[in-house]
Amino acid sequence: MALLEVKNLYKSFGGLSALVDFNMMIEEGELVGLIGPNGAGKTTVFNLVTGVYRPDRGSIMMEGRSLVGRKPHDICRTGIARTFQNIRLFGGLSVIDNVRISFHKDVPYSLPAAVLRLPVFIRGEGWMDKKASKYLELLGLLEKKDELAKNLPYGDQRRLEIARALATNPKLVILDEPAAGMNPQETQELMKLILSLRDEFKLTILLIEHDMSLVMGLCERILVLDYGRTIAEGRPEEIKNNPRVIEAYLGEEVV
Ligand SMILES: Nc1ncnc2c1ncn2[C@@H]1O[C@H](COP(=O)(O)OP(=O)(O)OP(=O)(O)O)[C@@H](O)[C@H]1O
Repeated sequence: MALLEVKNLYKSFGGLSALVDFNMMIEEGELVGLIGPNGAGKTTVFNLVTGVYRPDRGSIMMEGRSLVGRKPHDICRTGIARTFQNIRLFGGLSVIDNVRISFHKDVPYSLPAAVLRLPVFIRGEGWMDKKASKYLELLGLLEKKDELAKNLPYGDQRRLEIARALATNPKLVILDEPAAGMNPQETQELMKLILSLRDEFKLTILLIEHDMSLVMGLCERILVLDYGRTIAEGRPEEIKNNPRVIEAYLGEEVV
């Protein structure tokens, strides 16, 4: 059984068909890229899978269970975590608190225990700090754990978003333009990081990215959308040389 299986998905906004008969199958452990020109429907796919939008038609199955009609927090519990194109951190909170918030579904104490500061609360807080620190260390952010998220440089904020996503203990991580705003060296480091995180946490990864060096260098399989329709699917070499893809990106560099 595929980890994620999307079939015959349709979504329109008013008269505009953002997605038409979209199909996608992702096996456990795969690293899949979703690309396409601006407005092609990529983020709409992410928003449908994560429950932000409801499809007009079609099915979305995670490990054989339907996600359609379920709320985003409920979908997160099935093991799907995401980052956003426009970074969504709690800017006024510290870096470590941004990660700790992701543990909300596993908080090991009750509200009365917190109010009364019972030992179970103290132990739980220590457990969450330790666990959050582990994710921050992996993402190279541990020494900045007490800084306010809003004061971090852009690249660090992007990595903090990934730390938050990982902290929900996902099976499938959906990354929306993880390299946006990064310089080429940061992008190279991000690629290595994504690969090592996949191995360490046995993750399946689906990503949208406009940086073709990252997509082509990292993804094993790529789906290409244009005007809400899939125009190509295949390995990076196949996609690079596909005439329909080249046409869709006319004037832009695909390689
Ligand atoms: N909430 C919405 N209301 C109205 N139209 C929307 C909404 N969300 C997306 N659209 C439209 O649907 C189409 C697909 O948008 P989407 O954001 O999925 O594209 P995208 O491929 O992610 O583009 P980009 O690379 O620019 O982020 C666009 O024409 C967009 O304007």
